[in-house]
Amino acid sequence: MQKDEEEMAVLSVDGLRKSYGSFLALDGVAFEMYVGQFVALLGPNGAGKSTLLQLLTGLFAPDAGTIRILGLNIRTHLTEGLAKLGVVFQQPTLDLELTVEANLRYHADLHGLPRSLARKRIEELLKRFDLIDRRHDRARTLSGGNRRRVELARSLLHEPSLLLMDEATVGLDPASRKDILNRILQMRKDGKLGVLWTTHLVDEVEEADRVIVLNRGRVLFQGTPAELRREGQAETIAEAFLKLTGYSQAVLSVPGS
Ligand SMILES: Nc1ncnc2c1ncn2[C@@H]1O[C@H](COP(=O)(O)OP(=O)(O)OP(=O)(O)O)[C@@H](O)[C@H]1O
Repeated sequence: MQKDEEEMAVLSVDGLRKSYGSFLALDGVAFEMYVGQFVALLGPNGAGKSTLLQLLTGLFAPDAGTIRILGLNIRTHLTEGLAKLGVVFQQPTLDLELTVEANLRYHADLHGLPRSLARKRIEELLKRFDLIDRRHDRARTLSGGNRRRVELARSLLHEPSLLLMDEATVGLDPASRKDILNRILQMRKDGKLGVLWTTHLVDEVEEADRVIVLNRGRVLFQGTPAELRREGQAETIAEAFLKLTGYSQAVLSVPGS
C-alpha cells in the first residue's frame, strides 16, 4: 500500500442524512476511521446502524452527506469504492446447498479473481479460520459459529481495506461470539484493515480502538472506551452508555440473545 493510502482515512463519513418518509433515521452522522483500527458502532435497536451500513455499501443513496472509502466518494466512484469493502451482513447469506469451498469460489468469481489466485487465497483463509477440514462439507451442515467464520473468510477474499460487520454475533452462542470477536481483534495487528463493527452489546466494545455511540440517528459520542467511561463519569461502558442515552438498563440486551 502507498504511504498516502496508509495515512488516508479508510472511511470518512460527513453530514450523512437519511429519512424514511418523514422519519429521520440518520441526522448529520460524521466520523473517520483508519486502517489498523477496530471501531465499534454502538447503538440500541433502531439507532440507525443498519441504515448507516446500507448507505456505506451503496444499497441506497443518502439524502445528504458524503461517504469516502480510501478517499473515493462512493456517489461518483461506487465500483472502485466497493472493491475495497468487505461485508458480513446481519442476516446469513451463505448458499446452504453449496460446499464451504464453493461458497468462497463463487464470491471470488464475483470479484473477478483469477482462478489460481482464488485457489491460493481460499486455501489460506480456510486454514486461518480453522475450516480446512470442512471445505467439502455443505454449508447447511455447519454450526452457526462456523457459518459465520465462512462468511468472514469470504469477506476477506478480495483483500478489502475496510470490513463492515453488522451485528455479526447476533444469534451465536457465547463461545462462538467470543471466537469471532477475538479473531477480528487479532486482525488489526496486521495493520491492513479497518473494521467497523456494529453492535448493541456493550461488552463487545471494551477492546475497541474507538467507540461511536449512535442513538436515534445521531452520534452522541466518539472516542476510546476509556474516554467514554470518563464522559459518562462511569466505571463501566454499560453505565456510561445508559447515562449518555438516558435509557434504562432494559435497553441493554443480554449477550447471546
Ligand atoms: N424501510 C424503512 N421504512 C421506514 N422506517 C425504517 C425503514 N428501515 C428502518 N426504519 C426505521 O429507521 C430507524 C433505524 O433503523 P435501523 O434498522 O437502521 O436501526 P438499527 O440500529 O440497525 O436497529 P436494529 O438493531 O434493530 O436493526 C428505526 O426506527 C426503524 O424503524
